[in-house]
Amino acid sequence: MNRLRRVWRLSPAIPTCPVLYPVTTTFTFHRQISPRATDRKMQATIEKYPRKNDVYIQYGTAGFRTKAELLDHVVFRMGVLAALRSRAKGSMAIGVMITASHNPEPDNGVKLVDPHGEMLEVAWEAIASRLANASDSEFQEELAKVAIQTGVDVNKPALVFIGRDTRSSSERLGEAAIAGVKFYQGTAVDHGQVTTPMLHYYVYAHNMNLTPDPQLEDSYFSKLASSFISLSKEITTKKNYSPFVDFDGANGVGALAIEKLLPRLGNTLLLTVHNTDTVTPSTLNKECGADYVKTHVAAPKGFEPTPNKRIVSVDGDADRVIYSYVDSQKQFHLMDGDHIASLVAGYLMEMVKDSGLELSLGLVQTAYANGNSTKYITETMKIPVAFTSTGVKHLHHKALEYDIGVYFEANGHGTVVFSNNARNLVLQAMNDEKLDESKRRVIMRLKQVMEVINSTVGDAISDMLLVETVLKARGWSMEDWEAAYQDLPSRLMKVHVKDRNVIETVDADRKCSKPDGLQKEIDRVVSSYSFGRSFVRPSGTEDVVRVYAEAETQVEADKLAVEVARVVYNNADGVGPIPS
Ligand SMILES: CC(=O)N[C@H]1[C@@H](OP(=O)(O)O)O[C@H](CO)[C@@H](O)[C@@H]1O
Ligand SMILES: [Mg+2]
Repeated sequence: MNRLRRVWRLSPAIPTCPVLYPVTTTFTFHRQISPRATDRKMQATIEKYPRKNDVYIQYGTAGFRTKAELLDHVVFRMGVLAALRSRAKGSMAIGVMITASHNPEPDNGVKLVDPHGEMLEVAWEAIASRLANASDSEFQEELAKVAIQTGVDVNKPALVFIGRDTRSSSERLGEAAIAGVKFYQGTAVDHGQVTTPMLHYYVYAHNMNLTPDPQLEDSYFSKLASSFISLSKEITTKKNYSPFVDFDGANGVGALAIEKLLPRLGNTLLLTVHNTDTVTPSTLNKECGADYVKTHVAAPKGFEPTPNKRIVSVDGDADRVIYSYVDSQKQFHLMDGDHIASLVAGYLMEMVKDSGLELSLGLVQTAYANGNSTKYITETMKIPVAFTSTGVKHLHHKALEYDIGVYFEANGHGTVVFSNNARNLVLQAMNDEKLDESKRRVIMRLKQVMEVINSTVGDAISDMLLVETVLKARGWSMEDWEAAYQDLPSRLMKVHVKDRNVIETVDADRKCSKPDGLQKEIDRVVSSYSFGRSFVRPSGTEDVVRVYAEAETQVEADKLAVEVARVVYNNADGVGPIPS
């Protein structure tokens, strides 16, 4: 018993929390012979969120995502992990966001936000998966192992910010996350219904001491609105630009956020807000929102588009944005993430040149970027493009290699990051009295642009303000913007297979390394198409294999996609109907 007492004393701040203890023989012995009341109580809490089935769940492209009813234990455990991570990061705030983004309403998900508002460090994704998949009886032991492995100081306080989207299951799951934080003796702050990028910003702003916690929401909207208004004031030549925009809120949390921003924008941007039903579950992302518009290449439902008027669609957690319009002939036009990336990068490049600052600028894309966008950006705009695997965490990481790194996925998820060097040079130049007036004005503008951008993560609302700034500065209508380059026809398909993980990719998802022979087959099919390009990869958010194809005409792109989908179906144990 003496030895036991010594073990308990190791953690005076958390005396009733045996899971933090090293798993020693003493501890095991103690548990077997005389389970303490507290130990039993903790086990009972874990069992309030029982692991529902034996299906392995993985921290994927955007955290855990599946049917909401399978997630209670996962979210509870992520609350625990977030508290542990906070301790591992010197008690800085960690975020837990409950959302399944653009997925259908019955789905939900959870992702963690790191102290500077960035995505969870990749090495911790495996830890998250380990904890999520431990059986109820093994969970405490697994957690103790993680605590030892990551060397957390159990005496430190832990702080976790919780945010959620408008899904009907999100409130319940938010409570599970709070219970998890409390289980690990942390402090949980419930931020209620917020967009994913708002939560990222809150975590960052708290940890950087930018603003007192009660003013986080106000600070987020004020920063966006005031920098946008300052930028707008400077722009005098508006030519074809019109401030009238239709906003499609996807019937999700983005609709709530835009209502808070609108009064602060005054007459600078005249938004009409549509698809704002956040209480009828079936409406979320239904025939509206950024994902619907991009994948169906169609205008959102829910309102009658006005000819040639810009439509801005956000997704279910407002971290993606897609522009579109319907012309006077009722023809639909899509301006996706690739168009946004080229618009933004071109504007920033011009400012860098005009400012005379020595700053490197690059753009990051994934294999889903339209081939003609890459061609335009590298050949016409002369901006370097780097490729990474799918998922913004990869793009974000790569973008940090530049002083100004612009990254966007074709689906509209992206932002711009600035290096410390870039921020310092801008600040220095602003204070340089010898600098000529025209350069000073450009640099002041660059500083405001940095303010309007939410660099922590893709943010639909901040990205919209950035696009509006550039369109206004250029004096462009949608047609002017569209004239930059024309997309190659493309097609995205899903193939259902027995186990999507039999497919492995290399070269930023552009080639398959497994199963053997699959890539050779794809190459053979692609070689007979003019301007043909196709690749396949397992989705990180759905149980499907995605097939992407591009070709000279839409008919050819569709045909190529179906052919490649069949190759996947045959080589990777396809299930259900043969792709057609
Ligand atoms: C083709 C496509 O759009 N894939 C999306 C989708 O990932 P998948 O791993 O393809 O399911 O969701 C991710 C999270 O939102 C996003 O980062 C990614 O771009
Ligand atoms: Mg999203």
